[in-house]
Amino acid sequence: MDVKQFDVVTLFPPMFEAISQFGITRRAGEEGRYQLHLWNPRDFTDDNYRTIDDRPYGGGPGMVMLADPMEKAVQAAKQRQLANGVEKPKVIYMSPQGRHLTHAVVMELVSQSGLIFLAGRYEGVDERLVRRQVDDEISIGDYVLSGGELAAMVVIDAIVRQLPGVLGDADSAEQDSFVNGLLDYPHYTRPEIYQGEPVPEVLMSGNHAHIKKWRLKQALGRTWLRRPDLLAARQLTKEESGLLAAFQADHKQ
Ligand SMILES: NC(=O)c1ccc(NCc2cccc(O)c2)nc1
Repeated sequence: MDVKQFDVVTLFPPMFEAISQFGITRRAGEEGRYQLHLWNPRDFTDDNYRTIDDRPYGGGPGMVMLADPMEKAVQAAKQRQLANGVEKPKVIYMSPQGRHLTHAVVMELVSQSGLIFLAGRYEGVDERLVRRQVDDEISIGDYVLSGGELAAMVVIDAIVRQLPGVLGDADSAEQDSFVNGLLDYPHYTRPEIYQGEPVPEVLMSGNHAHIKKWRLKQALGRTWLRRPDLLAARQLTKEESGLLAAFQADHKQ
């Protein structure tokens, strides 16, 4: 199994403890499924003040990140990836101007052996750095964050979960929403009656065929109610069409 190589250019390396120190992404890192290396552009400055940003040409609010320290950090990341066997490291810039992150985009990135993420702060980075170094620009949604770090962590987390064997029970990756193009079904655990509300009977029946059917019906129904756009994009089997019709009939009453 090859080791995924992730590098991030960021002014705040400690933020990435959110994925390297907790849960599934921590364990996957400890098991050597991926390596995460952080590069701070401040370490690539050559002035005493370690300057990494400046005012925008053309005026306007905020600051822009200087191209040179970022480029040197990207070069260092590329060197590390090449030294770790990555043929062609792909540079991804996290920004609201990028293409939307979807499950399909995640799966595209899963197939890459090495990714270098640029996490911008302020108003972003000098466009010449983007043109010279960026292969792909990705957005996690139509909103502005204080920096690209959280966006980069979202992408890395989504990729790591899809690495074979990372999720203990392989099925749970399969049943994740969006893998089968539908939203997830509702989940229940102890107690059997919570605040007077019971768990749906079918889930207590032990009849695995019925349970599977009920879960598919719920997934179809939820997708119909909450994300009709996903449903429109998905071919339904005869069985699925029947289950959805039954859900819709129940919903009407
Ligand atoms: N939706 C996103 O993926 C996203 C990504 C980054 C970000 N902030 C840093 C930044 C970076 C570049 C330009 C810029 O305007 C702001 N905010 C939201």
